[in-house]
Amino acid sequence: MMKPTRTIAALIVAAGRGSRAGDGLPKQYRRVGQSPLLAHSVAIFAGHPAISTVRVVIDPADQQLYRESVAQAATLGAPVPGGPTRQASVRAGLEALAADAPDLVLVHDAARPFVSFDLIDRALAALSVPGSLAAVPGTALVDTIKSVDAAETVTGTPARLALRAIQTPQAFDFAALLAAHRRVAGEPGFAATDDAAVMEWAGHPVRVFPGDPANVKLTYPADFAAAERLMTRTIAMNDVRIGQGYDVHAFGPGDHVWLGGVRIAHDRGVIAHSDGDVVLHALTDALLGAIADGDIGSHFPPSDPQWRGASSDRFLAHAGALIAARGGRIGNIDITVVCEAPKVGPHRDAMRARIGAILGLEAERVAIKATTSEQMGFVGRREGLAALAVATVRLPGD
Ligand SMILES: Nc1ccn([C@@H]2O[C@H](COP(=O)(O)OP(=O)(O)OP(=O)(O)O)[C@@H](O)[C@H]2O)c(=O)n1
Ligand SMILES: C[C@](O)(CO)[C@H](O)COP(=O)(O)O
Repeated sequence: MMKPTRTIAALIVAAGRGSRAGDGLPKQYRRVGQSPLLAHSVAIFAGHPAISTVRVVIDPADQQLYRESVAQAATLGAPVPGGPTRQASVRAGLEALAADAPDLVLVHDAARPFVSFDLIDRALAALSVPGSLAAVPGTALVDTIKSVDAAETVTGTPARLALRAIQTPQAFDFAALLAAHRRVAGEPGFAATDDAAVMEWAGHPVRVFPGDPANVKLTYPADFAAAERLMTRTIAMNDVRIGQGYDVHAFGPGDHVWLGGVRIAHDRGVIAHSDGDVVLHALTDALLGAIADGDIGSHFPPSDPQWRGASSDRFLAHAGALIAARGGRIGNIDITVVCEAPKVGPHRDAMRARIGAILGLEAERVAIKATTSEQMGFVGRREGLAALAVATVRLPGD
């Protein structure tokens, strides 16, 4: 996994109408597998530890659909109103990011739900080559390509070896891409089908790195049927894993604690490197345990200053994205909070909803229980609090 030395934003464009995808909802809001199309990409980018900001560009008419489709809607920045073309939508997204400009930006089509951590890492690695301002994923072509005229008569056969099919996410130096988009917007008749073309127009070299044949763009109705089959293979999973996690923090000075992503007023705080949310920490470990992928400390080392005071949402979203990246699904979550105070009951439903929102999971799959320690031990002496979590995860079978 790449370490972020520069700030990285992801811009997901989802303002199209999906006219080629046939009747029904705009394609990014149609369900594919267990979630709307857009939710798949948002979960992957939001869970990638190198990415600090995820912004989504939508059609203003789709606000309600967006809120219903994207579990993380409340934690991401407000969706950006898009434009009449993909190019205009990307430009609008870049302008929205400019207020707090990242160093790098990854531009991705919502219509490509099979994007992976590996592909994102490859994009960032390609862009980290000194002097590189643009890097795009490309795959070699297997079919012979012909150019044709209006009557569908062949006019030429370009040499296939030198051609690549270009995908997203496309990675750019943010300032260079924004400047190129601003300049090209004044060029009448220029219509780019991707952002690399805008950089090419501005005279910047664009590097191609290996794309992923699985990272298809859903464009026509048949693409949805094929994607559904792939996701259904994922859902018909028979490899059930169980993970468990435990976390404890000592009370310290303060006036609140974070539990299950909810801020709860209390006469003590907790001593912690991050926000000290024992519920989200125990749950993150349970999810990582279920896929045998280390623990929270190996993914987010306490020695790394970037996680000081970090919201534990990030850790949990990352564990969720790792499961999604393996084609897995969380079955259910069962958490026990052990403390004499604060009282957990009044916050139970808010915690279940918050965890569900971070993981893109129905709240009914999340159980929160609480117990005291009957005044025994460190919890009983009110020196700290603890949480235990169990989670089931289904992975694709052979
Ligand atoms: N005005 C537009 C047009 C497209 N897109 C986004 O750009 C991506 C790639 O575009 P495409 O697959 O062509 O989507 P649509 O424009 O929705 O499809 P169609 O051309 O069939 O209408 C999609 O995620 C789409 O939502 C956008 O944000 N704004
Ligand atoms: C950006 C893109 O996905 C790269 O292959 C593609 O150009 C989008 O084209 P569309 O016509 O907007 O689908």
